[in-house]
Parts: sequence; C-alpha cells; structure tokens
Amino acid sequence: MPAIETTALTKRFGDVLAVDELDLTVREGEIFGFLGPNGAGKSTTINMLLDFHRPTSGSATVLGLDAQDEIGEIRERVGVLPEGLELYDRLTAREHLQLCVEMKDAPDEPMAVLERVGLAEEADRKAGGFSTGMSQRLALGMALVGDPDLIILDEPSSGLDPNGIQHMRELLREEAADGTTVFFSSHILSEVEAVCDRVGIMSQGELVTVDTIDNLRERSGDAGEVELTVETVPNDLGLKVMDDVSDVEVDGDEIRAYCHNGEAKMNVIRHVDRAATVTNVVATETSLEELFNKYTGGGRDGLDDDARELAEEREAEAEVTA
Ligand SMILES: Nc1ncnc2c1ncn2[C@@H]1O[C@H](COP(=O)(O)OP(=O)(O)OP(=O)(O)O)[C@@H](O)[C@H]1O
Repeated sequence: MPAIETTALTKRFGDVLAVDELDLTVREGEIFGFLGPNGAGKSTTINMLLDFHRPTSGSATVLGLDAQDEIGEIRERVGVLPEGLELYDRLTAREHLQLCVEMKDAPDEPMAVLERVGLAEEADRKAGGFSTGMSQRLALGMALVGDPDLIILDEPSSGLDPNGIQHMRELLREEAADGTTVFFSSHILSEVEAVCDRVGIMSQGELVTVDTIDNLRERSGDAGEVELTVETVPNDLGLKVMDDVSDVEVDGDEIRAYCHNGEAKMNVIRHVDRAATVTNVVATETSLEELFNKYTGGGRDGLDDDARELAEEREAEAEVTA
C-alpha cells in the first residue's frame, strides 16, 4: 500500500489552477522530496492531503485512508510540519510538546523529543521569544511525537542554520531507517539531494517528473563533467568524436569534457590516459540545481518527454492568447 496516493487531484482558487490533475504515488518507507519553484502547487497539495483544503476534484489517500473522509485517523498516524506553523507565544517548548503528547495520547517524554531536535536547553523558554530556526526545531519535534507512520514536512529547513539543516537531515534518516515514510517539500536542493530516495518535481501545478536523482541525471542526458590535468595536451585529442561526449574544452594543461553518462566519463579518462601523462582527475555530477532548472523550464535542452510536451503545450497556449 502506498503511503500517499493521489488520483487526478486538482485544486482551483478562482482563476488560479494551483494543482492540476496530480497523480502521485509515494511508497511506504521512502524519503520523498517534493520540489518545485514558488507557486508550483506543493503546499496546496500538502494541504489537500491533510484536508486543510478541499480538492476541486480528484482524490487522495494517505496511509490507505481517504484524505477527506478519514482525516481523523490520518492525523493520528501522521506527523506534520506545516508551512508557517504558528506557535503559542506564552507556552514553553516543553509545554508545546506536552500538548502534542496529550493530543496524540502518545507515550513520548517531551524532554527526550527536545533533546532529539536540539532544543533541550531551551525547554522552559516561552516560544514567543524563539528565533525562526528554534521555532522550526520545535515544530519538527512536535511532528515527531507519537512515532508517526508518515511525516509530512512543508519546507522543514526554512530558517535553520547549516548545523540545523544537518541535524534535521540526520533526524529524517533516523526516522526512515525506523520504517517511517518521509514526504517533504523543499527549495534547498542540496538537502533534497542528500536525503531523498526519490524526488517529484512540480511546475505550474503539474508533476513534470518523478524519479531517483541518479535516474533524473541519466534521463536528462547530462551526467556531468570530467576534468583532467595533463603534463602536455596532445595535438589531436580525439574526444569530440567519442560517443556521449560533448563540449570539450582545453584550458592550459586542463581538459574538460561534458559527458552524458558515467560510461562516457570512464572512456574519456582512459582515452586521455593513453594519449598523455595525467596528473589529476576530477569528475563532477550534474547538480540537482541544474536538473531542477531543466525540468521547470530554466533550460530547455535535456527536458524529458513529459516536460517537453508540457512546455510545448504552454507555448501553444501562449500563442493562442497572444
Ligand atoms: N488560499 C489561496 N487562495 C488563492 N490562491 C492560492 C491560495 N493558496 C495558494 N494559491 C495559489 O496557488 C498556487 C500554488 O501555490 P502553493 O502555495 O501551493 O505553491 P508552492 O509550490 O507551495 O509555493 P512556495 O514554494 O512558494 O510555497 C499559487 O499560484 C498560489 O498563489
């Protein structure tokens, strides 16, 4: 049974089609990153999963339960860190946790949760004086109460310092290792890249792709770059004619080649090694940032079929309205 499944899930706010016939499956036990630029429809989707917004049409299940009809049971089994959660200014961190423990009838010890999110020293401070990052840590702790089967986090890293981001990443990994499904939206792509099993990329209300990051790289036809430092660059390098290699550049004693897959990178290294004395090799992968731009229209080359089709539809619509 999938942890989350949506079928043609759609939300319209007046003229704005925030989520457009979304079919999304999040598997049990995975860490799934939900990506997309501002206004792509991520929060609206999350809000429909938790019945904060009613869909215009379509349906969603969470842990096999209907997101509208069985929301009570869903809320008992899901830990949520919503976007812009407002804390109670006059309650301390410990009191917030205590409230969650009581509401979920959970056996958790508030101090143990505060330890986990790095807030133990602030346990008796009122949340009204918390920094954004501290509030976010507390909200994360509240989401962890009751050992949920699924954690849904909307932009969990917002306001966290690098230390906090690292800490949150570890917590999410621990939760996943324990069998919890983690579904989170984020703008911090490096964070998504570091923890997610799969990512889904939203653009203008539509899901343009879902896959592992490695597969996205592979499918985008852009595996990355290999840079070799050599004692003397040979006269006839012969790299440009190699399969799956493009944009070869030579700069002093450095040779750079963009490769479309890992095998091409290895072939480049072997080829140059035969022709010259190689003193250093650096291979880099296409960053998720670059992939993200491709899939959301930041660059057209390398779009997968779905994204290209979507982009072409958009252009055709634009021509009609122009
Ligand atoms: N309550 C609302 N009333 C009207 N329009 C809304 C409402 N909530 C969202 N929208 C619109 O729906 C679209 C999707 O917004 P949503 O907040 O889901 O995007 P998002 O991907 O979460 O963006 P961000 O990363 O900026 O949080 C946007 O055009 C937004 O303006």
